[in-house]
Amino acid sequence: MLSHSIFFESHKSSYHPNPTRTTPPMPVSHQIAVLGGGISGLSAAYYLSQNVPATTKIVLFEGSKRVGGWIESKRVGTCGPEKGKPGNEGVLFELGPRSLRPKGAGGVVALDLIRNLSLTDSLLTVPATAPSARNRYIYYHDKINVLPSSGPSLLLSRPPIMRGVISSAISEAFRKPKDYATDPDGDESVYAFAERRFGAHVARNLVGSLVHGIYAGDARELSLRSTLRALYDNERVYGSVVRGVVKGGVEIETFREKGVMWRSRREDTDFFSAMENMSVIGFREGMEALPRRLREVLETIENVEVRMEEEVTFVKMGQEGEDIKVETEKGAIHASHVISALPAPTLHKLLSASNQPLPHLNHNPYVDVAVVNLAYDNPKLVPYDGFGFLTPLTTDDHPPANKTTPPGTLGVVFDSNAMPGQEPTGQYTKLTVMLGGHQWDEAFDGTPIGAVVPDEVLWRAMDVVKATLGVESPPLYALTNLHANCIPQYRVGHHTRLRELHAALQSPVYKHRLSVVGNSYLGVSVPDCIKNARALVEELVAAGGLSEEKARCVTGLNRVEVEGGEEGIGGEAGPGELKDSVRVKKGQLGVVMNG
Ligand SMILES: C=Cc1c2[nH]c(c1C)Cc1[nH]c(c(CCC(=O)O)c1C)Cc1[nH]c(c(C)c1CCC(=O)O)Cc1[nH]c(c(C)c1C=C)C2
Repeated sequence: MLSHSIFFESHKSSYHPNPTRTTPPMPVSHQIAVLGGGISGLSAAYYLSQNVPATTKIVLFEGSKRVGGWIESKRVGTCGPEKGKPGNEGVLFELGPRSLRPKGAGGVVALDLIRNLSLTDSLLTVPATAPSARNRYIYYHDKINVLPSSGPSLLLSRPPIMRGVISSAISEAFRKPKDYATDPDGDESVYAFAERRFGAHVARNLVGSLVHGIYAGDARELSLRSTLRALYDNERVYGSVVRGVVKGGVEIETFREKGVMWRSRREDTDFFSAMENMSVIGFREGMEALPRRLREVLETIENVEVRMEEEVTFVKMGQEGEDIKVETEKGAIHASHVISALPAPTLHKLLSASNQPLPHLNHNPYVDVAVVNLAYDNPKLVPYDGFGFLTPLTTDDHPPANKTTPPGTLGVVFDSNAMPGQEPTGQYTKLTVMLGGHQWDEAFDGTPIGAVVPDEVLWRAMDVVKATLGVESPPLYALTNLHANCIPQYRVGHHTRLRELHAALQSPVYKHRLSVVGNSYLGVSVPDCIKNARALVEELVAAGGLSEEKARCVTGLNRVEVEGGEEGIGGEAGPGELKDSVRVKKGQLGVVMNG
């Protein structure tokens, strides 16, 4: 039986609100508007609620009935005869992001938030040593190719996709680096970089696949500097990616982030140490547990108002020193500061409507992705223990890597392997087929997303699992979702455009009154979104950005002032810049932070 019917169990809160926040209402001195109830907007509102006085009111506007944006988790069907009862909850499907990487500053900030929201009990963890974390697959030459997970496995087994890769890596270590002195921005496409350093095979098949898994995008279109930053940094600092990796790589954390990480770890050393050994983490009730809990918590806080189903229709900046008018179809408020966590093109529309446009908000395209979740009642349907497979990039100048995959196949996630524990009885194989992205037209013969028939997408997904995994049996449950404009594609030159946007946000019209956050700017992952929301709020508070005495203009993009360029790596802050925004080289801070 194929089922599109959905059983949904809402999460029961065990969060106990901070009693100091539920005391009698305070007179309102300022009003801050947060636009958008995705993970960035919710996090920004949450960090504001923890950092501003109770006399500052925080109003979050969300246009839809639910929060979380495209983080969405749904249970379908029932796992047993007693629907909805413990042990009978049904199969959990993730429609968007399905896990978090607990690494780096973003990972630590996300974990810290999870702790503060009392969500640790519902965490699921996958150790870095688990086969599902170590085994990465690429579908190449019509076969699953297992990528080597260690030096010895590289020597012992060489799948077709790895042929020639060792010699490419050796040559890369001796290849002359690009002259960043004559090209200070130094950006190029991910593909151009990979081809220049490692050759076309690596660029198309390894790097092209990786870009499918993160951006559902085309490596030829995406900015190296803004997407795969570590590669860019290694060439710049060490002259080679391989030499950089051997030497431990360039750390990308800023002083501020180092400090945040250190303080969080100090709060609960055991928890953070345990999490450092994890490859990914998720939630028993799915990723949506996080935005749902954020909303629950925000709704208990006296000076926070979460306005659901209230889409912002107009934002009008006043004269210098005046409040901003935020209009919805239900009314208007005046705010002393607005944090936009909306997609950049949506903010562009709002500001253009009031004739106050900002540059570049509309520059990057967003891809559409079809996500098909499938559950089979055979728990051992797929003979692989890994997180799933990705497909290489197809280019016109080369025959496709695969002949049998339906066009537009980006990859398949083996969910029941990658994140076990979401069904108490665990008798299912869960797969998610991802189609479209930058190959939408190939996948659906040029039919725009609004006109594509979900049932046809489901048949296409079933063709994919048949062709690649030999799965012919029909799924017990299936859920098809067509996500329009879901992942922004940071085009080459993104960083330079962000600098210009940052400068424009400091012009008199916007200065101190509008900041931006969200996946349109400084990273698309969930931890990046949380980290950037926290940094924005902390910088606003530290700079007095929310009071009359403002020391520094905080736009949400301040990181671009010091990132990159010679000054960005191990350098000093420029005049007027916060010292703790400077990026550091690995090792430099060890004494300060470990002491
Ligand atoms: C639903 C489609 C998505 C695709 N990419 C993303 C989504 C939500 C966003 C995304 N995916 C990953 C990252 C990097 C996270 C990080 O390193 O911090 C981002 C921002 C990685 C990733 N991709 C897939 C999984 C299961 C993961 C996380 C686990 C891991 O890295 O080991 C699967 C996957 N995502 C997409 C495709 C086409 C795909 C295919 C198998 C697009």
